[in-house]
Amino acid sequence: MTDTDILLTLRVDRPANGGTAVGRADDGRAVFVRGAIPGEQVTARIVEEKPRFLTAETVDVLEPAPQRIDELCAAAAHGAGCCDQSFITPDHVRGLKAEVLRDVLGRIGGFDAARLDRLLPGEAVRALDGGATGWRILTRLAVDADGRPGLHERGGAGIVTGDPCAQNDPLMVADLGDGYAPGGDLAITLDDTGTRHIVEIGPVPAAAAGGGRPPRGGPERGGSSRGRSRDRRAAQQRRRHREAPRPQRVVAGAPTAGHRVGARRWEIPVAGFWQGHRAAPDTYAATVTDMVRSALGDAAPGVCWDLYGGAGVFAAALTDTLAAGSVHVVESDPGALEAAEHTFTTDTGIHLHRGEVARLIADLPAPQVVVLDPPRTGAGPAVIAQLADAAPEVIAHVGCDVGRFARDLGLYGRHGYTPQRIAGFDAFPLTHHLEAIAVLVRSTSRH
Ligand SMILES: C[S@@+](CC[C@H](N)C(=O)[O-])C[C@H]1O[C@@H](n2cnc3c(N)ncnc32)[C@H](O)[C@@H]1O
Repeated sequence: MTDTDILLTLRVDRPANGGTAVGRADDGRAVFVRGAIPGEQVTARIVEEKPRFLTAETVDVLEPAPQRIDELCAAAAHGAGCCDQSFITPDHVRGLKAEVLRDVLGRIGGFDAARLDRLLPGEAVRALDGGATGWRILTRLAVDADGRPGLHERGGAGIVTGDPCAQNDPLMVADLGDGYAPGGDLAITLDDTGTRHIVEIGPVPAAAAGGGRPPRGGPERGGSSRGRSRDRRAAQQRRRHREAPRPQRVVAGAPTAGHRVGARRWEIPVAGFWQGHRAAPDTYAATVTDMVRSALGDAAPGVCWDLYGGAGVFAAALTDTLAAGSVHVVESDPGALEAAEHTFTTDTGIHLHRGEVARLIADLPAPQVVVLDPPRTGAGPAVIAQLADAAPEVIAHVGCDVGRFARDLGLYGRHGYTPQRIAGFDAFPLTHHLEAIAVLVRSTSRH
């Protein structure tokens, strides 16, 4: 970051991936402006300057858009990095996400406009049940130097305390108090009965921390070899930080929380992975099974894979809704698999495999259907090449980073897989994030 005092006055005219609005500088370079709504004229401070583009932060709104509102999130209004779109009406944010999804699928995925009209019929990004606020039932708070829980500051290393984030179900964060271990985290979940569970996770041991909290955010784009080696060091530090063993203490409730999807129930570690939006697991499970059914016809699928399967939500849906012959779940997190083992004790058709997807799938029986729900980094070229070698008839791909999702869809195309349908979900209201699901079928043509 260069962080300058230089101000620009410009009109922004379209949304970009990452929650910014794009305008043009006098020299023709694109300017990605945070805190602005397409259509507005703003004064913005340049934060970063690159040969081909600039990033900037709105400091004054000269002509506000009709969709500009008082911030819905008090924490974001005080500098927290949680709700970067809380100054825009939630319906309009959803419309902007739909534009971004189409744009990114076109630019990165390589799909033309006519194709996108067919793949994304109707509303490209749909709302989940519930409103734009209070939808989150699972969160992670950071603990500041005075032992108070709060949210990471937007673009900085500080922690914003005292103001609630509007995403949270208020029950989750009421009366948390203080006195927690500085530098640690609080994992908080509401279970399916509305009971709150809180687990304190101690700070990262000094040896793994490498001097405090890890650098936030991803690597910079492009840059010098010095910049790249700094990015590599930062990435290594983030990995060490993430993987370091940390002490846990139950503050309220239990170390696991019950979550229900359809007729199944899981006991998930409070500090483990579960979808943040209370309506997300049911919505995604129903979408994936609908998509697979429409691609396969009414025949029950034979062998299925549920990759990056967590506790096996999709394995359960494939079994219960589509009567799949067998499902192989691959997941690296032992806590998620322990939860899966309990839920699937009597399911002889569901097989659990602990480890890395890239390492394990070569030894699984050939699949007819693959469902995969990778982390934000997406599946990437190596795993997609392995999947194509396994030659399933149908692939259902779930992605929470729209850029990586589009890249992965483009990669499938090179291996002879064609998307039949894509659905976007506004699973993170008040933010620029969205979830997308695509179903692809094997074909010989390329897009
Ligand atoms: C986005 S979550 C999806 C979980 C699950 N499908 C669900 O909806 O609950 C991604 C999961 O992938 C797991 N994971 C991440 N990298 C992995 C890898 N290389 N191999 C296997 N599992 C991985 C994580 O532990 C996490 O549970």
